[in-house]
Amino acid sequence: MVMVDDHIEHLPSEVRIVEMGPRDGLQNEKQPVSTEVKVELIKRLIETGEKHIEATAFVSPKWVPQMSDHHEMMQALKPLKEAHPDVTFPVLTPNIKGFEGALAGNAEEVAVFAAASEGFSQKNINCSIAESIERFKPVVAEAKKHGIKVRGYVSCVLGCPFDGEIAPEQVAKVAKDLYDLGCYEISLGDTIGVGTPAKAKAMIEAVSKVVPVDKLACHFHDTYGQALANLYACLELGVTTIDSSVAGLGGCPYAPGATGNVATEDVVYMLNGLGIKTGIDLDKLVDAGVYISDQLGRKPVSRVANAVLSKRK
Ligand SMILES: CC(C)(COP(=O)([O-])OP(=O)([O-])OC[C@H]1O[C@@H](n2cnc3c(N)ncnc32)[C@H](O)[C@@H]1OP(=O)([O-])[O-])[C@@H](O)C(=O)NCCC(=O)NCCSC(=O)C[C@@](C)(O)CC(=O)[O-]
Repeated sequence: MVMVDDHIEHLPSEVRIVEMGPRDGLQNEKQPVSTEVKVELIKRLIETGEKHIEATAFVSPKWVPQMSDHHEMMQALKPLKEAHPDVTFPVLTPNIKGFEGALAGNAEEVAVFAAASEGFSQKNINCSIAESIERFKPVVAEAKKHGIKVRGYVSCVLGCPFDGEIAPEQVAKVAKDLYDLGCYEISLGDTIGVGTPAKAKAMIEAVSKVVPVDKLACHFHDTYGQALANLYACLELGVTTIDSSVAGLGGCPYAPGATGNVATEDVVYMLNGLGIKTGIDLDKLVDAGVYISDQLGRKPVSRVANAVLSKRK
């Protein structure tokens, strides 16, 4: 059993984890992953104490085949929602068609996703940044009508595979556009995991001038092994929401070379060591990561998970 250590004064006392495994984690898997396996993963994640689990994406099945079972996923989540009313299952909705699917599936939270770079916006959602904001307007308006919360993502906040360096002010502009639109939280994605702590800090400083820092989330991929260091830098600035993926699953189909999100196990271990509460049981989380990794035929991409597993032996 890993204990939570003494809390360090200038850091938050609690962090909200938004689990990306079933969506960001699996969207790029080339081998088919059945709805049954995805739902079993979600059940196991709930058992760890996770409360926010992004479940699927209402995107084009031609663009992202792995998410094409979105309707089946929503059906399968209904009994889980009834059994665990305190757990939310956000889903991605890039346009009104996606929103209509999410609404039919009784989603209580959706997410729109923009980018800080024109190159990534075109490759990922086939439109410019400005066009994407226009597409999101009816999604947010409809969501409001139905009492559905909307989260906003900004991708490529620390670098773009197509456009290179991204100015913090450009990230701030897109984040503000999404916040002004009505997104309750803005998740800032280092989609290709190229950031370093000073860059992450400069980006959060710029964005928090236009969106309150308690409305920001960090969504860092771990391609260059910098995600924990970057997260620590952002915690020092007051960020209290972190997106992560069990077993370090994932990668974006439209971000060449990007690996998975920072592993939830690694984040929880670091936060435990800092005395920051997450409500997540690390041992059960390692087990959930082993479950999905076994299904995919590989080891978890989490240093912490592998350390815990070898200690158990
Ligand atoms: C956005 C679109 C749909 C635009 O795609 P498009 O081709 O420009 O859209 P369209 O309106 O011209 O429609 C073309 C076809 O797609 C269908 N369509 C249209 N909309 C939908 C929908 N919602 N659901 C299902 N089908 C849809 C539509 O019905 C039509 O079907 P057809 O007549 O050819 O049979 C497309 O580009 C797409 O699906 N892209 C996938 C984007 C994606 O899922 N990327 C990965 C997630 S984002 C991410 O991972 C980053 C993040 C969030 O994690 C943060 C980070 O790490 O940075």
